[in-house]
Amino acid sequence: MANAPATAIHGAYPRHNGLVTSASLSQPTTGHSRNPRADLLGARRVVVKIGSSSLTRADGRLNVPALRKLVDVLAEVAGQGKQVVLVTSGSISAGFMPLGLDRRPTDVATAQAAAAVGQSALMSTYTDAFGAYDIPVGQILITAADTVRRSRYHHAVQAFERLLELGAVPIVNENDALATSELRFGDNDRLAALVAQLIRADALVLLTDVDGLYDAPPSQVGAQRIPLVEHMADVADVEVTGRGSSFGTGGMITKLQSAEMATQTGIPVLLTQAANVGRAFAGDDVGTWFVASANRTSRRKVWLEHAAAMTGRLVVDEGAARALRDRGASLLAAGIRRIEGDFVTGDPVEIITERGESIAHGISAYDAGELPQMLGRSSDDLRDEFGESRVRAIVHRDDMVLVRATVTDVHSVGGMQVAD
Ligand SMILES: Nc1ncnc2c1ncn2[C@@H]1O[C@H](COP(=O)(O)OP(=O)(O)O)[C@@H](O)[C@H]1O
Ligand SMILES: N[C@@H](CCC(=O)OP(=O)(O)O)C(=O)O
Repeated sequence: MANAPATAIHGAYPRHNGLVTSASLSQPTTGHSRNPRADLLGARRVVVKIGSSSLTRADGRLNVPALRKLVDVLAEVAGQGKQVVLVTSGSISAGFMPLGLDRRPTDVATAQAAAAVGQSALMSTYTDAFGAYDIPVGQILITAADTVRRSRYHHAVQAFERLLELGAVPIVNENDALATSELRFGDNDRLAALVAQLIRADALVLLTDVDGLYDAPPSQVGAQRIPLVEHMADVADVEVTGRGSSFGTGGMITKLQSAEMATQTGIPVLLTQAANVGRAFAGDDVGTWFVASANRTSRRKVWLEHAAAMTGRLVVDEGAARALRDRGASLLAAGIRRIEGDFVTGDPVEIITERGESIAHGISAYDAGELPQMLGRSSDDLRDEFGESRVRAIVHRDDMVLVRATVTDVHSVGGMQVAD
């Protein structure tokens, strides 16, 4: 497939906005008295994501030598006492040849079949490669649906924690054989950020086919690597594409989304070329280092903002929209015009205006079935008719995150991509 056209998120990248490119600075020291990459040396728990572009040969098949090279480095990193979680692509690449297909499938059903066959082949290759170092691996396949309810999210945390305690390397991919309809992650970049948050990683390493974020798509003459990003807003104007190699999904856009999700919760991100993984773990000046944000958002709020697929919608009037946005209020029944979807207490819901504008994501304190009789009514009215149990807010402020225009808000629907 041809590369997607460049998507300027907010226009062209200004070269003199305080950011430093590799050509103007050989050592990444802006605002720091030390090399921030040294944080990776001290990290105890690391999530490493390797993308399709680095694991796929020109003919579309799995690049086994590249996989083995990665494992050699990760085994050494694990041997130094770090806990490593690997998020890997490659299920379809590994699956189409064994099925007798001569090229990667493009239709959904055959891609599902290739993913089912390929995922086990992929795992067997990783099991062998890590096995040479006596390191056990455990497969964790995640679907977007697993991130909808907090209870499933916590269940996933438990699986990771136990695998790590037992000295295994958890190997994660999206459950491609089943996650081909409705909402799905699509790319593994945001999945990796979610996993990093889930297990409270100390760092996230995104491995791809270019050595970091460039100030323009690297195919453009003169594009320069940006070694250090202190605030995501600094790269709001960098021109990025939605797809780089013919096999990658998401391109730089989803990598920036991933970096934003992780840094918001205090996890620094290194984005570099797969070939540089050894140097990255040695603290060398490779790739782009995204500094963890000092103003941390709670994991719960980041989950709500980016990762949770919304189960329903609450359509609110203009007064309620202003109260949420300008006064930081909780959402009361009085401001809700109608509800859409079938959800239960604790499900994530989107709050939108009647014009369809997205205001916030939040956790509903009620089942969808309880709401119709409450809509548009004041708290006093609700108390008189139903008692105290129906006076609490529909979505409490602490369970809500406003939808912001972010550096990475393109191409996402409720934090997820909709399957083609
Ligand atoms: N500003 C940019 N800086 C760096 N890479 C970019 C930029 N814009 C687009 N890209 C492209 O993003 C691609 C990486 O994304 P992708 O192909 O999805 O990789 P992966 O399979 O590793 O996830 C690179 O090959 C590169 O061409
Ligand atoms: N889950 C898919 C990979 C999705 C994908 O291509 O993601 P990415 O590596 O971020 O470009 C697979 O195993 O083929």
